[in-house]
Amino acid sequence: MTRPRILITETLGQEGIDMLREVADVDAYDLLPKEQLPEILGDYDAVIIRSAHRLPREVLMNRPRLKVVARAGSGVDNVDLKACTEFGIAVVNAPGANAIAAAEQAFGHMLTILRNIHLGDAHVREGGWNRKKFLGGELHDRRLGIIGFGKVGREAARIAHGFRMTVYAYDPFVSDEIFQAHNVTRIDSLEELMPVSDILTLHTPKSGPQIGMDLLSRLPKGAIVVNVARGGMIDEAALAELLDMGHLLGVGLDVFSQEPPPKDFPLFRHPRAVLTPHLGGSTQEAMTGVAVMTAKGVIAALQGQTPPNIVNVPVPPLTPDEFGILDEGARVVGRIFAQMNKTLTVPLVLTLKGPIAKNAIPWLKQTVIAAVLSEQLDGRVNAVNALIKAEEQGLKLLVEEAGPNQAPALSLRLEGHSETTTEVVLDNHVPRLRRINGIAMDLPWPKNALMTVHNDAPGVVGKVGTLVGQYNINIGNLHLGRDEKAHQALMILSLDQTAPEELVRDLKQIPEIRQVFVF
Ligand SMILES: NC(=O)c1ccc[n+]([C@@H]2O[C@H](COP(=O)([O-])OP(=O)(O)OC[C@H]3O[C@@H](n4cnc5c(N)ncnc54)[C@H](O)[C@@H]3O)[C@@H](O)[C@H]2O)c1
Ligand SMILES: O=C(O)CC[C@@H](O)C(=O)O
Repeated sequence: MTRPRILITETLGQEGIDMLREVADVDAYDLLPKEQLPEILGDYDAVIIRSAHRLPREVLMNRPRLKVVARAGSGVDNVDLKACTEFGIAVVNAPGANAIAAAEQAFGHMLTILRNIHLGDAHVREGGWNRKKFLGGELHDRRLGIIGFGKVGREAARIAHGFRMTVYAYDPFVSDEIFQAHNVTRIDSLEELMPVSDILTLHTPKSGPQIGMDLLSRLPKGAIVVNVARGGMIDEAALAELLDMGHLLGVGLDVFSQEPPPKDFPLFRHPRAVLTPHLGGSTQEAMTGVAVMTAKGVIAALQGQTPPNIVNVPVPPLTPDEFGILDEGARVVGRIFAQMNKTLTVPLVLTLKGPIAKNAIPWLKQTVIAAVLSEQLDGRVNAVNALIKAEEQGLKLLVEEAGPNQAPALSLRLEGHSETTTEVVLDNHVPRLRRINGIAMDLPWPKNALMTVHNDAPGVVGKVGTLVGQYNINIGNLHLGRDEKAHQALMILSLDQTAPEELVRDLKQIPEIRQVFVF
């Protein structure tokens, strides 16, 4: 098998590059010229970007080789997620891996402004020693207003408590329990947050609120505004005006509506604006954490797995063991079912038996649909684009829950046709096939399976075994099941290697054999 090719467009921690090189050929740039990305992207199976590059739809389309887009960082606003989902391209990121770095950067800005560190530094270099001029203030006892109480916002709250600040936050998408657990007062509107924020700090995605003059002028006189999240959310001209008026004490920006900012950027002329070039995630520690998490996600996605840091599949928060067995079970039940039932003209019914987590249902649906459709359609079908492909095909999947007091199992059938039921049990590390097209079975699902559907007559097992032996393939295990009414039997062989096409062709020549499937 050819090794995948991975493109890294901007500096990535060496630990991540080393992991990727174990499984792929990697071209790593410190900074790939922007215009070159569209020219070379089609030659790669995966691309890893940071904040210097953008991946809009027109750059992503018609890239049959591209399977994974990775954002080495938290925000994925520079990637067209909708387009990736449509094209079945997995998007992975590194959530939380640079959250401490970003929160500490915010406090770097706050302290620089409050203690005049940048001004004092310039003053000393010019030979000055005026201590009175740089009288500062303390974080202690100041009120911190946080917008966006996610990973970075919560780190900021932890640090703020260390400085003995009072912390308020606005985030309508986070539960009361989380606010309580962090000892932070929940505020229900931006209008109410502003007057209690001596320091306002932003930690939402780019899609967060727009903060203009109206809101900013509600801040107390002498307030500080810090943004290490994303540019374009705060009106930069309004910040400059409020600094001019003396209403704001200072502004700290790590991110800008245009990066780098243009020459006439309104805050350049302000000594009390502290500006950094998107350095929030730029610490040794964060670079390593981000690189490793990104590399793990890329490798898993290239191998057809669903990594926990995939952005465009609703991965449930399960333990790796719980996730692994459900994922495998969903793929097995979907693939076997699709092989046995070629026409899916009525809705499919997925029955969840036993204690299967409710929050896993959306992801399970997508995984089962992908497994079913990938047996039936050409081209890329996976959990990323499963819902889009299902809609295109008119395929409906209904989900029913059969109650928690049974062994965990996934069962798939055509609505109204119980004879089409395929069922796998999930009570161990390997899914166990319990039923296939209504026929009872009991076998741990093997890695290389060969299945025959044949006339229920003497001698067929021997003929199949002999033929497999002639191809010098070892049979690890053999399971039989029968449907006496239909005079039909099923045989599943566990092989030491995937059955080659020639073997399948020869098996189909045996008169009693009706169908042959390779998994
Ligand atoms: N400067 C840097 O280098 C740097 C480094 C890391 C993260 N970031 C950025 O920081 C931001 C936060 O990152 P994170 O990892 O904490 O993300 P996160 O997803 O963990 O948290 C974002 C929070 O914002 C909240 N939110 C979304 N829309 C909102 C709205 N309209 N009003 C209020 N809250 C809203 C969400 O509910 C969520 O809790 C992102 O924009 C990320 O890209 C920047
Ligand atoms: O260091 C970077 O590339 C910036 C990271 C930051 O913007 C993020 O979203 O995590």
